[in-house]
Amino acid sequence: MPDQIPADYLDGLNDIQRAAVTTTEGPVLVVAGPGSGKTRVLTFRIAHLIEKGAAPWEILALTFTNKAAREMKERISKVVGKRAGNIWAGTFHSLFARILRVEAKHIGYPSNFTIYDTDDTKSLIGQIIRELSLDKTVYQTNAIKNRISSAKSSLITPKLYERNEELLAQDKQANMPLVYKIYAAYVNRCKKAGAMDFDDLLFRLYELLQNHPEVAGKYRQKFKYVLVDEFQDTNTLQYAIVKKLVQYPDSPRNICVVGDDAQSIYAFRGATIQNILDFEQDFSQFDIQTFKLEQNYRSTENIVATANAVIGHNRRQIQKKIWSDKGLGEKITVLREMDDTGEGRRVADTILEQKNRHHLANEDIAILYRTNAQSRIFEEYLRRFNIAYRVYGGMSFYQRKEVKDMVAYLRLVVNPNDEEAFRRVINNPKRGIGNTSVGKMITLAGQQQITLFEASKHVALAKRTRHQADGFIHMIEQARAKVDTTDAYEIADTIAKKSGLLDLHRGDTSIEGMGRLENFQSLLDGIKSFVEEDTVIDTETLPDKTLATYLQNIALLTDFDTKNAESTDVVTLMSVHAAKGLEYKSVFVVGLEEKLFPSWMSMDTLDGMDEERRLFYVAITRAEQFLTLSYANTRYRYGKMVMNEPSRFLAEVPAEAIVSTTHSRRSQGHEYDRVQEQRARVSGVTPPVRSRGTARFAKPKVDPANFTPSPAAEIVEGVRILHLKFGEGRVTKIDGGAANRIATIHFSDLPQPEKRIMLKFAKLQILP
Ligand SMILES: Nc1ncnc2c1ncn2[C@@H]1O[C@H](COP(=O)(O)OP(=O)(O)OP(=O)(O)O)[C@@H](O)[C@H]1O
Ligand SMILES: [Mg+2]
Repeated sequence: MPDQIPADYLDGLNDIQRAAVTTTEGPVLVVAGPGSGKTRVLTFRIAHLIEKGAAPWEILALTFTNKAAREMKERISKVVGKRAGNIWAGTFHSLFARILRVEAKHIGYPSNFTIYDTDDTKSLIGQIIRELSLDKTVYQTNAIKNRISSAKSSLITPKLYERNEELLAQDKQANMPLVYKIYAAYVNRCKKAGAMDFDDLLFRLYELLQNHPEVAGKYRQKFKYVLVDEFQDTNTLQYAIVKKLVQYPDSPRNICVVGDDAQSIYAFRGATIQNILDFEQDFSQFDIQTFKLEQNYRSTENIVATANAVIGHNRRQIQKKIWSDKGLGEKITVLREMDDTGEGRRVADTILEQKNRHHLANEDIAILYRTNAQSRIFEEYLRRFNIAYRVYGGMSFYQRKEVKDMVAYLRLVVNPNDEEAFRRVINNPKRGIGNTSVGKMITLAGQQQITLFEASKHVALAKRTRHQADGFIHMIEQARAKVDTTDAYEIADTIAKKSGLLDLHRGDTSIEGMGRLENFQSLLDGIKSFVEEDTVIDTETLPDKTLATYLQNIALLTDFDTKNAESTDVVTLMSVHAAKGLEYKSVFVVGLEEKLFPSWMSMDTLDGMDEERRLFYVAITRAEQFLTLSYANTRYRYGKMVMNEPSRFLAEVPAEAIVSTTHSRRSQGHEYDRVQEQRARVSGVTPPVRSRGTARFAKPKVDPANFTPSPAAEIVEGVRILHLKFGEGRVTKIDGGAANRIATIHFSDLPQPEKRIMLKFAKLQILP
């Protein structure tokens, strides 16, 4: 009998959890650390409410993701059966959209209103800017979009905006005095089109509840129980709506919110920890009951101790104790690698090792990074090692639009007959070669049995379009002329600039736009690594650094996607933001370097640093048994090798909780260190002073920025050289043809001292 409720379900709770679950009437606040069972309390509470006779549709449960809501319902259904399906559980946006569809007529919208995504919004704003004949270099779409968005989040209507001296002054200051006009037109047009953007879903609901007491009353009576998970990440407007929904006298005020101020990670979207403090205040006269959960059921003591130590570095927080009785468990492993490629390889290596040694399934493992663009290198190595994975909450790297666009250009350079690639890029970025012109090309190509690319050269076009097409053709052909003689990076770099793609991405300063720029750059950096890496020759065949080979490599990698699409036993890759609330037996937090994690964008303010630390705290508290932290000493950023300091967060991990910083066997970090120290003594090059905080985590002794490679032609038999990775060596032999000179170099400090290195690609500095 699936609908039967097991009598003993409350046994799965400790005393405080049980009290929080069974205190069903009146406001309840649970503030507690990670893994303490906050989400479990909400889930059991809903089951308990239904058990006590509440109807599922009387329960409104607001979660941060739809996935979280689905999982909650699944668990509840184990207790109460299929009635769980009727609970109102979901995200703020999805549930509010549902209410708005029913009540649309009250606010002059059709019930089948469309929801505009970011691109729709931007395109409409662009349109309005044109119609108002404003200078689009001054009135930038993104800036306007942000202004409109924050106005809505602060409940400022176009009418209020027009009268708001402060906002008007700000706009004047920014040389955009007419923002209020654009805002008014935008709201008008959305309404005419029967469309709401994401902000409207909150804004309009608030308006509805505010201006239509009878509607508000209806929902207050309907939702007898309101629950909010991850309350620390709600913004002011979301909280305002929640308050409206539980307003007396219509509502019985049975509201339960759970959260952890130390895990608040959405300040950049307007979330404020203040909401937790306000909640306590706002409901104080209604007999609010506060529960503190202290036992962590998720993680081992080592992990909990680490988390406590890390968050202790933040300035203010609600005091919480948190402990675990799961035993000390494994110590935390820190992986240090020479470069990002090494990091990718090492993490994949360690995953294999953990799977073998601890019998972990893929689905027990997650790799967490600060920015989505970091997924590339891990995806590559997981594929090579044949470990199934999925990028959670996003597309896998090579499926992302900005990556595909650039790859299409490169495909076209290598193969001008590639029609898919041609069609994808001919007017992307927009260069005034619209559908009509492309249509003409397709017709001509069909008539004359030639490729689209050929057709584009001969087709009759208006003068301006012809000029644009010629520029495009010239760019591709110029690059094509070099494919066999130039390395892949040089061509890609040129195309990135000449095509206008780089400028396009740079010009978009929205949060999504910055993510796209990072992906775009990561692709270029990957090509750079492809060209620069493995100049050491292990076999007789020469490494091929051409664009054609590069494209072939990634095409083979992409093929892996379809193979793994069905499996659920996959390693999860995701950003730390997306990992909120989740848990895995083994967690890898990667890219722990200054400017990356903490992000360079947050480093200049104390608030920003605190938020980065909370993010790190969220990341490490996802781990149940194994926690691995990794960083690379160098990585390509914008096509240049940069040296990275280990993240300050590493130094905040208690030394006694760490296994020891380990180097990859392959990266030969030890040898490198010794060689560099020796060299510093000999030549007077001072190794950079280790900063106090991160002293336990070694950095390379030579800043790549100070390393000046000598021209390949000067590398001859007998010279002493310095190699960034292998250290000091002596050239013992030169062979190979004039175009492919290969040096045999003896690095006395390496276990296998003899290396054969291609001079065309290698970077070597001649020593005096
Ligand atoms: N009393 C309990 N007995 C057994 N397991 C429990 C108990 N309480 C919680 N757990 C388990 O501990 C883990 C963490 O619980 P939960 O996810 O609810 O914590 P949380 O406080 O919501 O964490 P976060 O802050 O990360 O969202 C889950 O696997 C949960 O099932
Ligand atoms: Mg939770």
